[in-house]
Amino acid sequence: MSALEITGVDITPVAFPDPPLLNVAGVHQPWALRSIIEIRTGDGLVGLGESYGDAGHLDRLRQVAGELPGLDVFDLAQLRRRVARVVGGAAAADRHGLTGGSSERKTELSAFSPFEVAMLDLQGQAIGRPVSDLLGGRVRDTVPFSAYLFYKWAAHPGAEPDEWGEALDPEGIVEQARRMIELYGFGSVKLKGGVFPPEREIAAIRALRAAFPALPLRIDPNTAWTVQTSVKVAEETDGLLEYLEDPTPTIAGMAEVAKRAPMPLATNMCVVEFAHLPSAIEQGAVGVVLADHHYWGGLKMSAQLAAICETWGLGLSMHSNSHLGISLAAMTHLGAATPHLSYAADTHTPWQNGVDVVANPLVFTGGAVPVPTTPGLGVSLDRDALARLHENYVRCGIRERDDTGYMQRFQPGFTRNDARW
Ligand SMILES: O=C([O-])C(=O)C[C@H](O)[C@@H](O)C(=O)[O-]
Ligand SMILES: [Mg+2]
Repeated sequence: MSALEITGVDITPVAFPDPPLLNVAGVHQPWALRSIIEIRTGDGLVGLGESYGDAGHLDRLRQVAGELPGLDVFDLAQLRRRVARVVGGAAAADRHGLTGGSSERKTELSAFSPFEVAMLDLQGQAIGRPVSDLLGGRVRDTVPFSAYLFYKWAAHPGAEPDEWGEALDPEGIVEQARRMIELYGFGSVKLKGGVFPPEREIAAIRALRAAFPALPLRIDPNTAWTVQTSVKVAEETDGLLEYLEDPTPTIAGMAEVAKRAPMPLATNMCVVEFAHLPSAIEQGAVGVVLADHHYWGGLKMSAQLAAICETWGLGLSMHSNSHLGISLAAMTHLGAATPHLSYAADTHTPWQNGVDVVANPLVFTGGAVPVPTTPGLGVSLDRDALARLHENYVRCGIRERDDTGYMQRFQPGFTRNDARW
């Protein structure tokens, strides 16, 4: 057996506390789910990956895991073939729908991604180089991230208030921004919208601009607005936003808005796989694509996306769902090795409130994460934390992210706000 041959794979579902963050689909459940992937080699190395924790996705990851023993950690081509063989042909939609539609290819690439990351981690450890070197080398020493603000309740119903407090109006949003910037030093700000009528969300943007005159701002209503409303909001926020993210559904809808919007439109909903790029580019639908290695097929394919965006004059930012420190490390290496990262990346890290599965989480300074220079991803598992978070998963009873179903428990009859205004 070669030292770089895979000898075993563990997939551990975990859950960590998630505050009641509001979005177009409803409200975050009290626990966010993730899966932690460990790949072992013959010479005792362990490579790490992190992905979604929804039941169907976990099943697919487990099926892939069973196919990996014997594979060389440098053989990503064979990994692709094995993933396709095992999960190919399934188009699995997320219940929350916040990253656009589903397809067989997106499902396959989502199952490929965490194994690719773990194998890159192993490759880096084997040759003594950081993952950023495997992606072409570091072009920056720190990767900038953006504050990610949410309208939120003070507490999950029936639970104690969390340390972030309520944010349901412009004052609450500005207060949240202040706290997040104080703690992390972020140099740009994204507001998750799609929760209230647009006038109320525009008021929050104006309040943020007044409180932070120099910081770039973005708003992302996750397609809550019609084309007409999107154009109106774009005109009213002229000069206030660095980009407007997914105001309305579909490439065609975004193209209509883009014709009249004074700022670039960004997306992680209408362009979520390579096949969407030609028509989006042809129609001028988007000016910025948010990469997300979790569904674009890992770090190398995300780097390819970046190159395409650069070629076609599109900006590049990075999308984030609730995540832990392995994903933050993966995003940081990708950001470090991507010359064309033109905007600060999204991250949910502040909403983790310090909970993690890694023993040495990457730390934000001045709104950016210094790129690890140690071999591989540069993070290792805290086994006690992994056991605790797995215990959370076992006890919490949540097996799928369902923001709408959870909201309906408190607001019977609630339906998603897609193109509502
Ligand atoms: O940029 C986005 O669309 C997102 O970050 C989607 C996320 O799932 C976010 O809306 C959330 O966690 O509620
Ligand atoms: Mg978005």
